[in-house]
Amino acid sequence: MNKIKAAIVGYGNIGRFVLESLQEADDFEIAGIVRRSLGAQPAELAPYKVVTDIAELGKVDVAILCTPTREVQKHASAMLAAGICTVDSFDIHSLIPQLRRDLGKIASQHGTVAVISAGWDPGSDSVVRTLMQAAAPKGVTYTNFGPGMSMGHTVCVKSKPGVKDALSMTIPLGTGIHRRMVYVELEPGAKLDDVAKAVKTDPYFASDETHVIEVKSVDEVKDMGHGVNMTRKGVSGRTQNQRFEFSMSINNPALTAQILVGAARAAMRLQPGAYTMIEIPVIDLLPGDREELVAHLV
Ligand SMILES: NC(=O)C1=CN([C@@H]2O[C@H](COP(=O)(O)OP(=O)(O)OC[C@H]3O[C@@H](n4cnc5c(N)ncnc54)[C@H](OP(=O)(O)O)[C@@H]3O)[C@@H](O)[C@H]2O)C=CC1
Ligand SMILES: N[C@@H](CCCC(=O)C(=O)O)C(=O)O
Repeated sequence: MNKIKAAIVGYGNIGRFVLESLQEADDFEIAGIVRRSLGAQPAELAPYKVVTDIAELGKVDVAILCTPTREVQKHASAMLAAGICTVDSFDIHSLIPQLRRDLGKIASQHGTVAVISAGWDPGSDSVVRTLMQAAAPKGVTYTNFGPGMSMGHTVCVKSKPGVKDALSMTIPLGTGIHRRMVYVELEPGAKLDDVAKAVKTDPYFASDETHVIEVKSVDEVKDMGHGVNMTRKGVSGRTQNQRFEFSMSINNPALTAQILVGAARAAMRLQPGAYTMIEIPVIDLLPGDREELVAHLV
């Protein structure tokens, strides 16, 4: 069986865990890692090609994008047009439909596949929300995150001028409402007020209660654990008070990476176009023989 040749694009938190997930997946081969700049590399990358342009890696079936969400469209557009399928964990929920349309056009033109927004939320949680809605079409679903570290919000804060390092904690207040506790380590001369204003007006934070607090060392307060509790109370047919609940407590980048690798596998089986996770048959996330999976899991 030919292995799937995967490239990792961006080697931060998610990139590191994608490397481990790929190393554990027998049906994948690591084509290499694409980084913004080359220099001293971490020891675990020694066996692999590290490049600044994916074209230097030769044939790549799928690029797993582990860059900040706001960099995803640029990389995905170029790679899809160059004949490489892409998988990303784009997590600005309100912009997902537009990203799907934009990448879908490019992917269809070039015979490639983009699986977008494929972490855990958006991602696997989206699949659970869909199942819950199928089970009780009328009703209300609440998604309550944390407490835990949001990578997307943290990356957003790190991109603000004057921020040396950051941690954005998501605190659940119930009924899908969250407080953001943002811890920042500032560059010399930076003013907390300016940073707080830039954070609070960013669309990632603008709708939530947000507190920005200066700390001496972000490393001393950082913990990449996270989790979710999702509930739906609704109506199946004409029968009311159907209640569903899904909870998990996780290492955020490890789970995101694992789902991205499953989505990369699924990308190999899809017709050209752009897909979110709720549009993919869940069996395609798994390696192995379809008949055996059906016998085991159904
Ligand atoms: N859907 C979901 O469930 C989830 C989605 N995410 C998404 O994953 C994204 C990445 O998170 P995380 O790995 O923690 O981020 P990191 O900041 O740790 O890593 C991002 C990496 O991307 C590369 N990069 C490319 N362009 C830039 C840029 N302009 N600024 C900074 N880095 C850049 C860098 O790698 P290099 O130096 O190698 O070039 C960097 O290390 C988040 O933005 C978040 O939205 C995360 C968790 C869950
Ligand atoms: N996209 C999130 C994962 C879901 C949790 C979340 O959205 C939050 O904590 O606000 C992340 O980047 O960590």
